[in-house]
Amino acid sequence: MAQITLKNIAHSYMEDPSKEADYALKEVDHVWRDGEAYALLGPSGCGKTTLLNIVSGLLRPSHGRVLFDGQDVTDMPTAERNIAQVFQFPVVYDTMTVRENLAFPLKNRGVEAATITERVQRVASMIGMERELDRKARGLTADAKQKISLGRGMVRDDVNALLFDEPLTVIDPHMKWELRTQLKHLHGQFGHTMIYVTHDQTEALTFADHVVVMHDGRVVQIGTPEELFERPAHTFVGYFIGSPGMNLLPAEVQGDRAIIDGHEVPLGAGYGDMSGKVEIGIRPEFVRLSDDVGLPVTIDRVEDVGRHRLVRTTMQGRPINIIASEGGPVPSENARITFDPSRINIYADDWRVEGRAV
Ligand SMILES: Nc1ncnc2c1ncn2[C@@H]1O[C@H](COP(=O)(O)OP(=O)(O)OP(=O)(O)O)[C@@H](O)[C@H]1O
Repeated sequence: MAQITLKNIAHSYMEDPSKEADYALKEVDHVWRDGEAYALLGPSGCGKTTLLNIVSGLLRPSHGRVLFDGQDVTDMPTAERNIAQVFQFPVVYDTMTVRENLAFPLKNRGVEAATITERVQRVASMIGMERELDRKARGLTADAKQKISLGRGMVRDDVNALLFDEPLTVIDPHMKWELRTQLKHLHGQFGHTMIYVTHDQTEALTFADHVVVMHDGRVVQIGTPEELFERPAHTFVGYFIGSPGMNLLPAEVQGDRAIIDGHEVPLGAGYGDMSGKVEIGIRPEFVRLSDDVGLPVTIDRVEDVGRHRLVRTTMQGRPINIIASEGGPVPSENARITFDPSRINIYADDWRVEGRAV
């Protein structure tokens, strides 16, 4: 396994890029630690595949260098980078059996027969295809073929990194959960450096130790699922992670107080002078309903979502979502809301501002 260093990497698909907007991937400078599992998360078109292809060598970046364990591989072709890749759609040899498909990467490298048998068996059990090992791949469903692709990607234990590009797209929902759990388990067992591209936050948050959130060609935050939830570095992260995402309200911040539509809101930290667009961010989980204190809101809808209720409100036309416990009261009129001060984040021009303890 390898540590992967991205040194001032940026990429434009244009021949002669002149401004930042011309770059599909804006500059990223980061070290991905050996043996950790990363997810690249973001909406369609944000640059995930571009970044993954730079790591795999399918794409040469316009700027910067890629290092594997300190060795510069920027100009090295994919085949020489010693990586395993699993793509969105299955890549299997139809005329081979499932067993032969799984054994292929090992045979290719001259691994001895007993090890091949043992590894193939283990991977087959992981993807739930032990009983189909001697079937030809031809005629299997797309779902089964993709499981073979995943298995083939994971059969070697000597790769520098394992790269997955939306590998569960064609897998049925139940199996998706199963495979994701297995992948995480496998990571715990073998400690591969894994990079997993997805636009699905559940997939990213359940699979990865560190989630790399991308927005508009830029890496906006790299953090643990907990950090992304507690302290989103950018309003996009707040909005994109969570269900529903973080509430954002324009505010004026004065020290350890925020003023929202003339109402004072206590903050859990103190802030200096701020310029630009200032907003407070508060997750629906940390908003409380009240009938006597706090900001006045109009309740538009109450939805039952399993163990909680999602209360959709508006304040001066701006939506504020609240996750309320099942049994808690929801005022029928004159509803007000308060925020847990320690859970409030402050943003200036979309970037989080660190407060000082008060
Ligand atoms: N070969 C290419 N030539 C020109 N532009 C491209 C090329 N590949 C990607 N792009 C553009 O670069 C941007 C980033 O694309 P990329 O495929 O990396 O995003 P993504 O986050 O992986 O999206 P998706 O999930 O849809 O694959 C997009 O605006 C896309 O249109």
